[in-house]
Amino acid sequence: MLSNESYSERRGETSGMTYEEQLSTEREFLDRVRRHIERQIESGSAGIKLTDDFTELALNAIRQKELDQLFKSRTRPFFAKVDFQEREQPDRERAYIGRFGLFDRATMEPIVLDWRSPMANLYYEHSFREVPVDVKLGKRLLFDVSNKRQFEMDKDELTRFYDMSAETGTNRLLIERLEQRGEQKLKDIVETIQAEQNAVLRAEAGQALIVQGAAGSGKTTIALHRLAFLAYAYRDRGAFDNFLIIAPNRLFIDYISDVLPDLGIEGVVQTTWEEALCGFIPLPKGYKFADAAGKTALFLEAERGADAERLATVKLASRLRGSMATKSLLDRYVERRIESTVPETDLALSKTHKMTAEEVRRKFHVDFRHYPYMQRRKRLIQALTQWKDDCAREAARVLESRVKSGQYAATEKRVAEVRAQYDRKLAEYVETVKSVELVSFYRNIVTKPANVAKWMAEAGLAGEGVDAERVAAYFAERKEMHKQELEWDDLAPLFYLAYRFYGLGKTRAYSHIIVDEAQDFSPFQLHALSALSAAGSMSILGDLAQSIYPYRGLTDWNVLKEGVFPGKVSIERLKKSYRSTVEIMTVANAVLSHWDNPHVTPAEPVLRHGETPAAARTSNEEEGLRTIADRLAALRAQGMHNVAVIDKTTARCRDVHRRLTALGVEGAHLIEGKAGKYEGGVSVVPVYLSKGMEFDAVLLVNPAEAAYDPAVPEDVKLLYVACTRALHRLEAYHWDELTPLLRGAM
Ligand SMILES: Nc1ncnc2c1ncn2[C@@H]1O[C@H](COP(=O)(O)OP(=O)(O)OP(=O)(O)O)[C@@H](O)[C@H]1O
Repeated sequence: MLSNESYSERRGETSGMTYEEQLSTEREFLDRVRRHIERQIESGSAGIKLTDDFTELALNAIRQKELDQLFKSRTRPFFAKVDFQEREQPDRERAYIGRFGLFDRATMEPIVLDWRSPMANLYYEHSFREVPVDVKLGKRLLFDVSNKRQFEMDKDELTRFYDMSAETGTNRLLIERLEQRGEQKLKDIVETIQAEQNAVLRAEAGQALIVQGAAGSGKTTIALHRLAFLAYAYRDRGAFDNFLIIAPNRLFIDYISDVLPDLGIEGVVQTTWEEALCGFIPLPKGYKFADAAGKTALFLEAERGADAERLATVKLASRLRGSMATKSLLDRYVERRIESTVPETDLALSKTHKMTAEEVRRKFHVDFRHYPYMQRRKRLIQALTQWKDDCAREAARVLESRVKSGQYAATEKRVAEVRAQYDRKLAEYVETVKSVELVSFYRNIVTKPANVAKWMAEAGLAGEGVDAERVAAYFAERKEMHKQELEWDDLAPLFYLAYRFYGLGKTRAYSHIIVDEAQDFSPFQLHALSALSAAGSMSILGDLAQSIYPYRGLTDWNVLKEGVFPGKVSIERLKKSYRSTVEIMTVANAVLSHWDNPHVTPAEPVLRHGETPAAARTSNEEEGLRTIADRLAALRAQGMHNVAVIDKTTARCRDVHRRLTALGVEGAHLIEGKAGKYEGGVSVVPVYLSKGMEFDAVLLVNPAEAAYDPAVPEDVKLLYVACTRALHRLEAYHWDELTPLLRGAM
């Protein structure tokens, strides 16, 4: 064990020492911490017992978790150190910060602080003076920080450290990390979390936290770190342990899959919106939800001007279902159905055995009101059956007493007759206690033009040039065509109905839900999802500038402020962008400036420079693709391992992929809607599927005006998405005239 004395020694002053002397002192400390870890591992392993005992098994699990953390800490037990002083206190102190906390068990003194602990804020906060720390609930202290030290390691060896003070203020390690970045998948950033990100990830749970973050501002990364933080901060609060991440697709889930295990978080459900909600909806046989990709392709891949009237209807029908007016509409029908469930007639089994409509109503509306509708109905029928059985028994007793007094002869037959009568009467009655079949209930609502007209008015969509009849006919049409296919946009209304009628069944509400790329969801979709969270505890992260679907999504977060989530709502912003070089972000911001939205501000790139993005014109497509093939080889030779060749549509990408392969480009991956694995290397990808991901270099294929029209907001945003995927290089190869969005910008 690390002795008290040896730990205290570390607290001696190092000022006045040379850099080399300080480095060697730090190395000594590292060795000591490692020895401490080895001893902990030894005693921890010995503590794991072979047993059948339930308590021991639970303890084993805890010990195993501790051991896992110790193993993970072994090579790099800490990554930073802060020197600080509490205000008004004489002593200067220092603390090492690592991925997991380490204690001297004898003295209970911390050796290394967990990065999620309150005191680690001293390292993450921007300021060096009067840094407030909520050391424990309700107790806030102020600290001055004199130095923050970051350690660099090469394998097992501590090679360097960088110091930051109020005077120097630089963040060299961050820039270095961003320059090196080029791994296949997303990585954790605990060592270089920035102050604005720190504030977001440490925000309290139990609220809907909305984060508007520029492209590359770390939204996805921070969301995953936030889960690690919440798991730590609320570890003493029972049952705060099940988390859900909603990601746009399987490819994305694969892309982020390394981060949570690295942060020591396990068992998080990571899924898509469809998968999270579908299971709750009892669909009639043969029904299914159509793949959302179909509609996306319809809008993003259709020829310009193709059946404009139809597209306008499809778009309006989607936006309508995403509006909060859907909730009011469905609520009205649900309430009406609940209200009319119990028949107005009395339940009469015989002349003597009768339950009045009022009594049945009381059972349904008062006694069982805490249950979801379908369970309530079931409880009611069970209670009525019980009552019927009691009545039948009583009738039998009366009959038997009459036999004894000589009034009847054949009792058994008579009793059986009465029983059958009571059964029949109850069955007839139960037939009239309404039930619901969700899909037809829903269809019935949305296919009535009068309903749709009211719904559109409430959603503020009445003046958009599409009339209610046409929208109602669009909803009805799928049934007439017997396709039995429901759209992605029907999912939220159907889930909401299922939730209101059936509840969540055995599913426990999630302690916290993360929604990434949330700009693509509508208010009602987010509202429906909040039913899965305990007390509306959610983190909703997105970028309005990347809202690329014309038929869905958000253009202003403020619409989520009221009436959408059950509890408190707060909106935070991440303005700095860490992914791309200054030069790339300058081009991306120039593209975005063509979209007029007061809620979107240009991203501020972190000061990292690189090559100026360039566009090159070739005389034809053949030559253009040959140039791209040559560039891919050259980029690979320069160490750019993950490169995206981005075109607008899947169809174009298929063609480009085939032709690049024919030109000798080996192992290029074609990414299509159903892709579930991100493999790195060269990816030929339609722009809308590249969202959320990043590549060392991005090569744009023929970004001409026909594909990216400055007058179409979605085109502007798509091109913005494409540009902001690049870490180090952005290049365009075109044979048609370059889109005005890029002209002059590159
Ligand atoms: N504090 C940080 N330290 C080091 N790297 C960082 C930091 N913040 C972000 N990054 C890096 O910046 C890149 C972008 O992060 P991320 O993908 O999480 O951003 P995003 O906001 O979700 O982006 P987008 O909306 O464009 O998809 C990642 O490579 C991430 O590792």
